[in-house]
Amino acid sequence: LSSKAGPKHPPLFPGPKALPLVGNVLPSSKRLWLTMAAYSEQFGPIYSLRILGSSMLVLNSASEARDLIEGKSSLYAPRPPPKMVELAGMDRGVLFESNPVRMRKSRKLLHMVLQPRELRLFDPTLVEKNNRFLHNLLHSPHKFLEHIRKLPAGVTLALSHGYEVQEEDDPYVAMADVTVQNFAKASDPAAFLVHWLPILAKLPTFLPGMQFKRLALSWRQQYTALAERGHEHVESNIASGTARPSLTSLALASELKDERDIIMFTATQVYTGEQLYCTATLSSFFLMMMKHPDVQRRAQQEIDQVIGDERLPVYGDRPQLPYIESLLKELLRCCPPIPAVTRAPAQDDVHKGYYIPKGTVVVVNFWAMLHDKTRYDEPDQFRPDRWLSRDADVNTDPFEVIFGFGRRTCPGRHLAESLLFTAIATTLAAFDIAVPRDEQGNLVEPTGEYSDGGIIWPLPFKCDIRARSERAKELILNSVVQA
Ligand code: HEM
Repeated sequence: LSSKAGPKHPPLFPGPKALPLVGNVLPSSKRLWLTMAAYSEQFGPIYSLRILGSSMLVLNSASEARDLIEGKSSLYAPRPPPKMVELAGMDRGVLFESNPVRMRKSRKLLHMVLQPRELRLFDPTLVEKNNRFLHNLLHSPHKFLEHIRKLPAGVTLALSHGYEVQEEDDPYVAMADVTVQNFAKASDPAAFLVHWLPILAKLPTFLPGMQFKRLALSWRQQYTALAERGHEHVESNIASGTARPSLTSLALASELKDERDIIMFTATQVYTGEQLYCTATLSSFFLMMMKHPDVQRRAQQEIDQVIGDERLPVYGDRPQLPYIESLLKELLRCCPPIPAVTRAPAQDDVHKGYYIPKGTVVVVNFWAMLHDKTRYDEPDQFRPDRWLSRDADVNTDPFEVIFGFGRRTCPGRHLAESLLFTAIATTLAAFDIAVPRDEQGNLVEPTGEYSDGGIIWPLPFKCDIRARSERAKELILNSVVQA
């Protein structure tokens, strides 16, 4: 690759022209995944960017991501933490683990509860939390966003710590939610300059503009306290013989029992990182059902025909409910809760004749992949029936894209699919979701706006949610009594 006369290495992938020092000036620092998607029109599905000091490689196509990240999975396993996440110590845990030995141990812990067979242990919890969710919707439909949040919270805390969430004002959930919000802010690339200019972190705290360092310190303390409290809860339950099976209790009984930090922070990230993805997806579901009553009716017809009104749907009905399946696929395609993730090669690499230096931030742009005009007809339209009439391949099927590529794909995929499918099918079986009216009887259309950052969800909106029939109410009330 090198010769005395020529360059030391092949060129970087082409990309937009960069200015000296600042690099590429993007039109906006908001919703970077959209800007990055738009550049593909000119530079193709894989191109380079330089922003301030950071070299980036953008992957806007699932097949390109598969070639690079699955093809060289150990080289592209590292996930660089956003600088603010690192300063706040929230890179402790599996999500940003860079040491291959510790990463393998963390993933082993996750597999103890998240592999399809192991997950069956938590089926009753999932059903019980889902029934409670339906009951809450029936009882206080105007608080639907709160109920949506509680569903994945209850399931993931049972799974990570065997913790039974209290219905109202749970102190541990309150503490965890603070960290969830901190994490969402810390991972928003537009929120902190230090993300792009890491050198700022080295300046003394007393200088103007250094508030982010004090913020990072308090976030670090909150994250550590949360992880320790969860871990101690399980240790004390084990000591008193009352521990329920969970990632933490199983880990403490395994050969990894002495890896306190790995167990503690991996279990915490099951909640903090992942609670948001399911919450965001369920919020989008309610929004989409309001905006697309035709889709809602068709999904309800399918449930009525296949399940009837003797019972509510269960996860095992999934193969018999192809329209609900298509609806979930389209939801993840149209409203991906996580627009992009990053990776960084552990060593210099040459790919398709181009040079990718060690540490380049590789942006895996899911949003671009799932809105690619060359792969989806009218990609901005929410149309579940597109999945009834076509066979999805691995590069277009949202389930095969949105959970990532290579060695670090989402270990929570099976849980996410069963939680989301069950919640969506049962909600549609029991409720009508409509645009609400104000006191004068005018329709209050939702703005449909989304948040910005590393995880995206619809900004708060109102919704009119009513039980479809007396029979639906009865089924919900019975399901909670039986539990
Ligand atoms: C709609 C729901 C979800 C989506 C869209 C989602 C998506 C993702 C994505 C894209 C990644 C990064 C993959 C990559 O770098 O290639 C990831 C990682 C991860 N997910 Fe999920 N996820 C969801 C739900 C869950 C759930 C329910 C859990 C656990 C209970 C979970 C646990 C994790 C963990 C621990 C990682 C880090 C893995 C690692 O870095 O090795 N996820 N997820």
